[in-house]
Amino acid sequence: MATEAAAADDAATTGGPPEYTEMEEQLAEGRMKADEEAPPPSPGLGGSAIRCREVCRSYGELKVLNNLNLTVPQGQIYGLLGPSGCGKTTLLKCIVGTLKISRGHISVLGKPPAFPGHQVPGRMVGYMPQDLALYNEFTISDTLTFFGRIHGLSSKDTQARMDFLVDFLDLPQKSKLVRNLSGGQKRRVSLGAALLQNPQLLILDEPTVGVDPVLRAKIWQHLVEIVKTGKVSVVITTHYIEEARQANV
Ligand SMILES: Nc1ncnc2c1ncn2[C@@H]1O[C@H](COP(=O)(O)OP(=O)(O)OP(=O)(O)O)[C@@H](O)[C@H]1O
Repeated sequence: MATEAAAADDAATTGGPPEYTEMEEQLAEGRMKADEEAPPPSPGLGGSAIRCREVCRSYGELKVLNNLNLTVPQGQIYGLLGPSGCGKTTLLKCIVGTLKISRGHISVLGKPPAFPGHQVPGRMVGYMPQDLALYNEFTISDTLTFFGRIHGLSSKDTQARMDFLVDFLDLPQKSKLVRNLSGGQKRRVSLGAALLQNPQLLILDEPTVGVDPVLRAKIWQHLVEIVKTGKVSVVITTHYIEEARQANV
């Protein structure tokens, strides 16, 4: 089954606190298709973080993205909402550049994803996939060190971020192997890896699954704080949308 999505962007920011921009998705005739564009990016916020135009993506005969148009203004949190199977993860993979689109155009932080020399995927984007990509043989410390090296962070910076994230995400001892972590702990390590290099764009596919309500509230608060700078944009899928709204996400 696939679904059709309708974008109902309501972000008309004027440079104040970040607003929640919502993509409401509606079931329709077997494909995902976004309708209206977001309003033009606010002056002073540096334009769009993501622009998708007439984007199509199929798996064989199954059309998942059908002429999707989407604009994520810089410095905001953009929520992708929709029923299971409507194409949210497919869209996020296309934005990050790990999945090719069949037709259309995507621009992420000014260039198409996977453009030579563009750090998308790479340092500019922190991606927390729904299916976690962690090495069971690594400890938490190895994992964050690994991602730090990939993104060219110094050992000192990696260590400082690691200490902050272990505390912030309430992770167990850094020396613990990933294979011995609970599902929720693994998801928090994956979120830590996405946040590690302070990327300009965060793409989070269900970041709070398996996270208790207190920590979820902390994560919402953290996302609100980092977008307040105007330099970081977040795209998120979540089933906790009401809770996120209450946290001013
Ligand atoms: N690699 C694949 N090959 C074939 N079909 C796929 C593949 N990946 C996803 N699909 C199909 O594409 C559709 C969209 O899947 P996708 O994972 O993007 O949905 P989603 O909205 O993220 O769902 P959920 O909320 O359950 O995570 C589904 O019908 C799914 O079965």
